[in-house]
Parts: sequence; C-alpha cells; structure tokens
Amino acid sequence: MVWGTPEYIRAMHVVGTLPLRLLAADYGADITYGEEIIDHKFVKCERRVNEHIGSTDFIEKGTENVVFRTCNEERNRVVFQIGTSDAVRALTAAQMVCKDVAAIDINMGCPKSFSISGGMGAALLTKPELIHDILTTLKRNLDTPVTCKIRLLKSSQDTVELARRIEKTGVSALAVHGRRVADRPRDPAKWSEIADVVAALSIPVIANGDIFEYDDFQCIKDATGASSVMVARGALWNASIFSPEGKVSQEDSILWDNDIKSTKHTLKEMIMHYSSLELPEGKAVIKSESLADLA
Ligand SMILES: Cc1cc2nc3c(=O)[nH]c(=O)nc-3n(C[C@H](O)[C@H](O)[C@H](O)COP(=O)(O)O)c2cc1C
Repeated sequence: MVWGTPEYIRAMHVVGTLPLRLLAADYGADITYGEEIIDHKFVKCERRVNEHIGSTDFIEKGTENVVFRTCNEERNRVVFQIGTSDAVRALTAAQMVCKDVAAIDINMGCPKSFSISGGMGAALLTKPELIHDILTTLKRNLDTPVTCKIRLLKSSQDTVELARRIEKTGVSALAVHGRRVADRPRDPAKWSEIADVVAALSIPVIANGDIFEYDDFQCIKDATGASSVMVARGALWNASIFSPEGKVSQEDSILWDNDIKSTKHTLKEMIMHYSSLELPEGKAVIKSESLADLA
C-alpha cells in the first residue's frame, strides 16, 4: 500500500467499529483505523470467519464477545491500532491479525488514565527506548506496514526530536495529533507544530486535529504540508464529512445496524455536539437498552 496517497483518514475508540468504518469509506475516507485494542485483551482472542455476515471476527475465548471485526472489503485500507507497553506482546497481537489488515498502528497519543496507568498511549511519549523497542520489533517481524500515532510534546523541538527517532525505526507513516496531553479537546489543535514535524521528516505525516468540514482537509494540508489528514470527531458527528458533495443530514449518517454499545456512544457524541444530553432525546438515548429503544 502506498502511504503517500491516502488523504482522508479516521480513528476512534469504541466507535471505530466496522459499520462506521465502512460508512466513512463509502463517503470517501481512504483509510480507516479500528478502535484501539489493548494487546492484553487481543492476545486472548481467537480468529473466526463469520459465514453469516462475511466478516472475520476476533472473539474473546470462552465468550461471544467480538473484540475486533473486519471484512475483505476493507482489507486494503483498515489499520489495526494496538494499545501496548510491551514489544513482545504487541508483536503477538499484531501477528494474529496482520494478514487481515492493511497496517498495524501503535497508539502513543491516548491521554486517558487507563492508558497512562498501564504504561500505554501517551505514557510511551516519555520512553523513547521503549518506543524504539516496540516499533523495531514489529518492523523486523512483520511484512505488514507499521505506523504510529503521537501527540505533541512540551516543545515543538521535543516533538520533532521524537518524530525523527520514530522515523529511524522504519515506520511507514506517523500520525500527529496537534495537542499536548494536558490540552482539552476544545483547545485548538496546533497545526503549526504539526508543520514542524512534516518539515523534519521524509516519511508521510498524517495531520490530526480540528477537521469539522470538508474544506478543512485542504486548510490543514496547506497549513502543515502533511500528505494525509486524520479526522475523528468530525466523522463521528457526521460520517459524510468525507464527501466532496457536502454533508448529508445527521439522521442519514446514523448507523442502526451496529452493536448497541457503539451506536449508543456514537449517538451520545452527536447529541452532545448538536444539542444536549439534558434534553429528552439525550435522556432517552442514555436510558435505551436496545437498538429498538434507540430507534
Ligand atoms: C470518542 C473518541 C474516541 C477516540 N478513540 C481513539 C482511539 O481509539 N485511538 C486513537 O488514536 N485516537 C482516538 N481518539 C482521538 C482521535 O483519534 C483524535 O486524535 C482526536 O479526537 C483529535 O482529532 P479530532 O479533532 O478530529 O477529533 C478518539 C477520540 C474520540 C472523540
């Protein structure tokens, strides 16, 4: 797969499930990331082909919990994202799924406490040796492209230095979310600091942060020089953000044929963005226990 070409990409936890990925791709996303899956959990899964719906499922052994579901249609464009703090465990997880996906990504940007306390996500940003160990272990042992996603460090210089070290591991692309760990989602993403990384690297850099309209794709590319753009909330609120023809109405972009947890989460995010969870529609979604309730 050529990493310079894809332009519009999306990545999200809990809500980055197969139906939303397929919908985003239908609207024009070139690449979609699966929700981050923790290696500890994934290594306890078994791969099963689901003949009924034509999917490939990774199911937690001893349960019917689908931890990751994919299908042939997205084989050449889906990125499997791992949360990890250990090179060998990350490799074990990656080897289980690498033939079913287009690339393996390591999440080094998640600021949530479950990630940080487990030494994963943004906790890795302060451990360049461990980053090197994880990425070189994956690179040495996999034929599938390996990528990673980071956040900004304290200074732009620190971010660039880390990005250069990451590039040396041989990864195919680096996604940069233009916020620091302490930043809130409402703080503007610092596109100028993404531009510093783009200027310093030769591999494709994927710029991420604050893409809410189709025209923003070009704005962030112009501002950063990045070859590709990643969008999360904009796609969650309305997956048709990828369409050059303009967004369809929010109802038309909602997914019903999805698991309840993910659909509920997606609807809550949409309602928080467009109105309020305190209103009757918000309260009804919170109370709902099935797709029928949601409908
Ligand atoms: C509900 C939700 C779930 C997310 N899950 C992930 C994830 O699993 N992996 C990841 O790398 N980033 C995840 N993110 C962060 C986004 O990928 C992205 O870096 C961040 O939201 C900034 O991009 P945006 O301004 O387009 O939303 C998530 C964001 C949201 C809102």
